[in-house]
Amino acid sequence: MTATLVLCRHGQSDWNLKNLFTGWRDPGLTEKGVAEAHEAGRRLKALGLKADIAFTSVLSRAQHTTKIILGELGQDGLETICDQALNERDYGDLSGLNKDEARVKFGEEQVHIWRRSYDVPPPGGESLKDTAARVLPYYIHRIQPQVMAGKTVLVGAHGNSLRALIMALEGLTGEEIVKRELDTGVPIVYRLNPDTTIASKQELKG
Ligand SMILES: O=C(O)[C@H](O)COP(=O)(O)O
Repeated sequence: MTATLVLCRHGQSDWNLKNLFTGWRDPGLTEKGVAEAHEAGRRLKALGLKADIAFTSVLSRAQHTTKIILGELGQDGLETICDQALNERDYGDLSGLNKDEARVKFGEEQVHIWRRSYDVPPPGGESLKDTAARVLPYYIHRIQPQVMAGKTVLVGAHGNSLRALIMALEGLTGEEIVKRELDTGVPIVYRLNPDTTIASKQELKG
């Protein structure tokens, strides 16, 4: 059995479309987001991939995406563990604000720092470093043991919770990971060596 870890950011959400800071708020997927999730599932199916277990956050956009992917794999009802540890970075007081309006109100540079610095949290929210501090222990204790047991593990989560995970997996610095943008509904398939290092990485983009 090959240790396989599939990471997928949820499909486009209603608030992605409206350009609102989302964080722990819970909008659903748009039609496009639903279509992206189906496409993600079809691409994984085309690889001949079957999941043994899935993990997702407690937010509906990630759960819905994961469910759609499993449906495309012919695996409706597969054991799926939902945990708050995989939630999007909490955007605090910015949650619900329009990203362009926030730039006008707080300045382009400040908003960029809140969105793409590693350790500066937005007011009342989490930095990427704070997000990593909850995502990584969950990965190490709950997800990685499943992968290293030779299973194929699907993780349906969020732009920033997945960034935190990718940073650790790929051994990136805080500076490197904040430059990495994750598209909605694009699965990344990692095959891992027995020592947990990456044997191969494949991004299933159109
Ligand atoms: O929570 C959000 O608003 C998005 O999912 C991610 O936002 P970002 O692109 O500002 O990191």
